[in-house]
Amino acid sequence: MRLACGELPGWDVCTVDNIAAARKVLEQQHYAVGLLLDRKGNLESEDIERFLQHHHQIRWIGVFNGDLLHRPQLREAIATHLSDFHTLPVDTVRLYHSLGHAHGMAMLAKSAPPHKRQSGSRHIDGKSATICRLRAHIDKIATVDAPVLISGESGSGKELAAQEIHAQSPRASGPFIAINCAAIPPSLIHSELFGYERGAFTGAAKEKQGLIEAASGGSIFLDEIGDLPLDLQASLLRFLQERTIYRVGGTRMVSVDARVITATHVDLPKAVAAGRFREDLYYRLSVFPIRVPPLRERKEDLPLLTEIIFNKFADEKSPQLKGISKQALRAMTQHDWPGNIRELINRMRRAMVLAENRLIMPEDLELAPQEDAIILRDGLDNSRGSAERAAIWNSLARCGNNISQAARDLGVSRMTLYRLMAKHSIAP
Ligand SMILES: Nc1ncnc2c1ncn2[C@@H]1O[C@H](COP(=O)(O)OP(=O)(O)OP(=O)(O)O)[C@@H](O)[C@H]1O
Repeated sequence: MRLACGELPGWDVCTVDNIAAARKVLEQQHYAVGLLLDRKGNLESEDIERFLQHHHQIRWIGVFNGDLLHRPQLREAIATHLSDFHTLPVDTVRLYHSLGHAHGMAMLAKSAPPHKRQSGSRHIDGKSATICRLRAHIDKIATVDAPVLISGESGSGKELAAQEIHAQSPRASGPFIAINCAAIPPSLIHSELFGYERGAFTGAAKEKQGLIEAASGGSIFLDEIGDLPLDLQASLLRFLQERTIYRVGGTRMVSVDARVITATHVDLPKAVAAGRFREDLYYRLSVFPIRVPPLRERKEDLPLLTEIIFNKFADEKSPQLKGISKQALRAMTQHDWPGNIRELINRMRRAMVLAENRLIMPEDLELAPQEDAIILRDGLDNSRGSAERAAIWNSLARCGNNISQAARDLGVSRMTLYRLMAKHSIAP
């Protein structure tokens, strides 16, 4: 592939000889339009297709040897990846016209280059006032070495907020250890958190450091803290007060220097009132309480988050897919996002693989808001089917594809859920 740059006055042109060099250049610099001079019809090769798919934001124009255009694979690759093509010998007037058109379209589609996370920049993306406030709050509390209690709905970004607090804190070079208290069986949680001494129980052939100890010098993030059994709440309280722990089966005090960040999606004051959570521990943990807002309270972030997700998973998308339609964005704004950003990521990833048009449509996201229209168009039987399918899909998205949780959520057995998923061709 080669482009004669001297022949394009008025353009800022970078010329490369091969795909590897093009990859390097595009890592550093954004170009709106790309010109491929491909005499041998290499476009149909997998490597070049992968390259074009990865750099789908660029408007590509190809120049080929006309004798090769009968090849079906080449024709398909041109139709999928290129905005326009020319045959040799090139008609320069037409080529200028075509480049100008591609450039104009690129400018219309995007006034700024694709969002790229700069190193050292925020984990928590969003421009809404609530997210800006959250980030400002995090900046302040990150520097203070006191416990933080993060509340927020499932999938809203509590762990991300915890990572951000750690990353902005003086402990950033130390470990960040995250544990989901609800995911560890009660019989194991004590030894997981606090470690054990040799011989503490059958099978404890060697002493083992617990996760709290492993977080020394850094931060420990205890997710779903409301699920911590009461006896462990007492041990955690002791650690917060004295900065020391006892391993299971041990009599030796071990000093640990770890900042404790906790998160909950349940109302902890209510759990305190119900006697399920120690009041003294609650006050110790919530020196700095912060709340991560649910996605429905910051819908103005949807276009930015969608763009970030689109770019992040661009390698998985169907080749002809170029972006997201206005209708899909509108449907997203009408949706309540009970599964928050995790649901948004799941819906987008799925749509990016399955979409058949150039733009993602509401139905690719399984977000068709016009339920009345479905009934009129499809009749009652099909409408029931659509509603069933939507309920399953919503529940799976909400539960992060956890089948047992989704089955509970829908009030059916796991087997029934599997059967319904097969009926509606929903992949587990
Ligand atoms: N503001 C954001 N910008 C970009 N990605 C985000 C944002 N918030 C959350 N995410 C992404 O959404 C997903 C869910 O976030 P996270 O695990 O932090 O949520 P959570 O509230 O801790 O969920 P759970 O309560 O289920 O543990 C992750 O993949 C995370 O990277």
